[in-house]
Amino acid sequence: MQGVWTPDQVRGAEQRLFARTPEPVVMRRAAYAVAGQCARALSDQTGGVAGRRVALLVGAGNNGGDALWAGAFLRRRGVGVTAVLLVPEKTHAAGLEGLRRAGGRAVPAEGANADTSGIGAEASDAVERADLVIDGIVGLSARGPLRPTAAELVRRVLVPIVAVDLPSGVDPMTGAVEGPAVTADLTVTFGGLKPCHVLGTGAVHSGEVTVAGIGITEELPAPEVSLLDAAEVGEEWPIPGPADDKYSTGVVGIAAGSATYPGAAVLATGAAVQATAGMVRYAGPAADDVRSRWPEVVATGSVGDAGRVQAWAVGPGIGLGASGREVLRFVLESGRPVCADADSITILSDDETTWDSRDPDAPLVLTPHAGEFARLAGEGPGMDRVAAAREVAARYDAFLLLKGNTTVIAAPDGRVLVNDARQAWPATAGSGDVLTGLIGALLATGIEPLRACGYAAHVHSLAAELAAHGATGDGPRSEAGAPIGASALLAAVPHAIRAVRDAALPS
Ligand SMILES: NC(=O)C1=CN([C@@H]2O[C@H](COP(=O)(O)OP(=O)(O)OC[C@H]3O[C@@H](n4cnc5c(N)ncnc54)[C@H](O)[C@@H]3O)[C@@H](O)[C@H]2O)[C@@H](O)CC1
Ligand SMILES: [K+]
Repeated sequence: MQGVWTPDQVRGAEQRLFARTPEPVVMRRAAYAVAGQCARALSDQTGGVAGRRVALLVGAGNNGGDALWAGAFLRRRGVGVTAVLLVPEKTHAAGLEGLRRAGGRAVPAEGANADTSGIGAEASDAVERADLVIDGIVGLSARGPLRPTAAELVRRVLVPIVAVDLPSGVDPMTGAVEGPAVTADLTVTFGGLKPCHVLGTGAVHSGEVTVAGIGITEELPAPEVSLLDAAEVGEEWPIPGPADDKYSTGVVGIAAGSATYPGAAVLATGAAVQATAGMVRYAGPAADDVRSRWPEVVATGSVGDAGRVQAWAVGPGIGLGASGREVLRFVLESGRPVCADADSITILSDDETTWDSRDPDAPLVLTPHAGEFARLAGEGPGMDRVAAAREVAARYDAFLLLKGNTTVIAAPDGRVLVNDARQAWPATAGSGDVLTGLIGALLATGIEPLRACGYAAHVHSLAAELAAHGATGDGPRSEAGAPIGASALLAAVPHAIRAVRDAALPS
């Protein structure tokens, strides 16, 4: 897992670092790392470094200072560097001096011979003739979208952009993008990842992210959030050992589906069948459909007849009527870990008394999408999805998995895991039913609920990606991909598990 640190945590770490290393030294380390990545990008893209042109977009703070020093380093490697100053009177003085000493030039963004957008001719020329642009507009102190002049300059860039620390216009804490923002090909950040690099649209705007240590990493406290990675999921994914049997690898009960919605039962049960070697019991009105699709499942008509299980997954397609409510109460009273999804979240939202059935010692996982979250919490998750998930997890003493392009999973004790899918292939009907089955199966193995949710979310998004790109069948693989249904996602689950397990093999 990779740590993710808030801007405040990073600022605190910087202050501790400055106590032993002067700030200008730290800034030049940061800039040197940026220059190195830019040289690599120039070389990849144009076949060389010397003689190429780089434009720096320079804002009012230290982020602009980093860009100016990076420009100075590139200038020494024979690159033609022009800094476009967005707020000339507030430009980082030492950085500007460093660039000029190295032979770089600086022009105001709103200079002479301005066009109708107010952009000066020299600034316009610098951006349009560059082979690469460095975004030093704003960094950790960013608030809100790009201002109009910066937005207009960014709009004119047709070459790769390397963002210093984070893509400007993206909220550092939440990854929200509420107006014009830089879309970087590469982001060079310092010390460790920040929320904007892994959350929602911010992750997309960040492009490839590389972390330069520059001495800050050692000063960082425990991360506020952790990002799942394939190798860890693969290492921890439960597989049967020599002493295992069908009971010891976990028995999961699936309470899903109805006569009207048998598909939810088939999808959730199928996910559980494929997730682990453990046994799967199904209880509900879709028992015949489940049996005919998954003969290995022990299916009964009601939760009361299901027999012993180590965890329950409940909700998809059970309906909001009396029978659905009874099923949910039975499962919550069972004393087993429960993953409650879909209709069960709606029931819990509209009927306070359902909570009374809950065994307070058994872990509860809730897996809402934004609409279900709003029902449960009284308002939508808003821009700060980490804070929203954390608050509701604590309020209900539950593990809360907030669905979305970036899945955020919060434990009641405040720990947060993020799965950055970076693509929207799982956004299809029935996909949530598959996730519920995966979580239930992992809970039944005894894996801690926060991790069970994280591992399930990771395999789920990877399965969608593999299916969308045709990476699971005999046909040709596609770079671009095509939309998939939940059945294709479900069929790709074993491929995704194999892929994460392979990622965990020693290289
Ligand atoms: N503190 C340090 O010494 C270090 C900081 N580093 C760099 O310094 C950056 C942080 O620098 P600062 O705290 O000076 O601030 P920034 O450079 O992030 O922002 C400067 C100023 O821009 C303005 N601003 C905010 N949002 C804006 C927007 N949307 N459009 C235009 N202007 C906006 C604000 O007045 C803000 O104070 C980091 O992101 C990193 O790049 C690195 O050099 C490493 C060491
Ligand atoms: K930036």
